[in-house]
Amino acid sequence: MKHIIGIGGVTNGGKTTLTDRLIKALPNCCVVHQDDFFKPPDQIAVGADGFKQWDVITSLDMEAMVNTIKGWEENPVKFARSHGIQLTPAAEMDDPESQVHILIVEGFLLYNYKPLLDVFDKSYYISIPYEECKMRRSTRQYTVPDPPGLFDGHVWPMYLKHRRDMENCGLPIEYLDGLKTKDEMYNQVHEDIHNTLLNRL
Ligand SMILES: Nc1ncnc2c1ncn2[C@@H]1O[C@H](COP(=O)(O)OP(=O)(O)OP(=O)(O)O)[C@@H](O)[C@H]1O
Ligand SMILES: NC(=O)c1ccc[n+]([C@@H]2O[C@H](CO)[C@@H](O)[C@H]2O)c1
Repeated sequence: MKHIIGIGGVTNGGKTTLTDRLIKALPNCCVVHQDDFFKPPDQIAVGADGFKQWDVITSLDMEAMVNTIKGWEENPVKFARSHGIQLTPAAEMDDPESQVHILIVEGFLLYNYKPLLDVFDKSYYISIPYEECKMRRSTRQYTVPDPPGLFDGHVWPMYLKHRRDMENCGLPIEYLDGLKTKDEMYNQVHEDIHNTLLNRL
């Protein structure tokens, strides 16, 4: 049985932190990070505001991301092996269909790309308020550092726009409060995955 779980959310909401803990706890669990599909800086458009437009879907190679997810769907055992993920002994032996295999897809623009919408068996979304987000982001170093004013001029307005679009996309999304502690968020999602996906077997 294969399950694909989306962990979406605002920048610095805690997606990677939550994902890292879930991977360790869930059986035969692989991960795809949307940030790994950013195009190189010279292919990122510069807007009328003068900022490189990182926080739009066209800054990402979404076709490559979809193909990576398809690769997992076609052969989760091979995918796990090639990504150094330890499988349970049963999963090493048996037909993948008789075993639980989980893929977590993590990213800031997961639910704003049509071809991905019907891929998720469960969709989570982490939010934090403006002040907290700005504060956490100011401590981060991306491969290309944020120029002054990027957060207020581009990152936050794009977040608000994409969030509105996402809320209208019809996907059943479970919203998570990113102000909860790391432990609280992990416990909530871990329990929910067990209740909604794994116990159903
Ligand atoms: N529940 C939490 N409470 C307080 N701080 C948190 C929590 N979760 C994560 N953080 C902190 O917030 C920062 C961002 O976390 P993380 O990298 O997990 O976010 P992200 O959503 O993956 O960010 P991005 O995708 O923008 O890189 C880190 O410094 C992390 O330690
Ligand atoms: N990972 C990168 O290449 C990169 C470069 C510039 C900006 N970002 C930021 O990453 C966030 C998503 O995690 C977005 O808000 C981008 O601004 C990433």
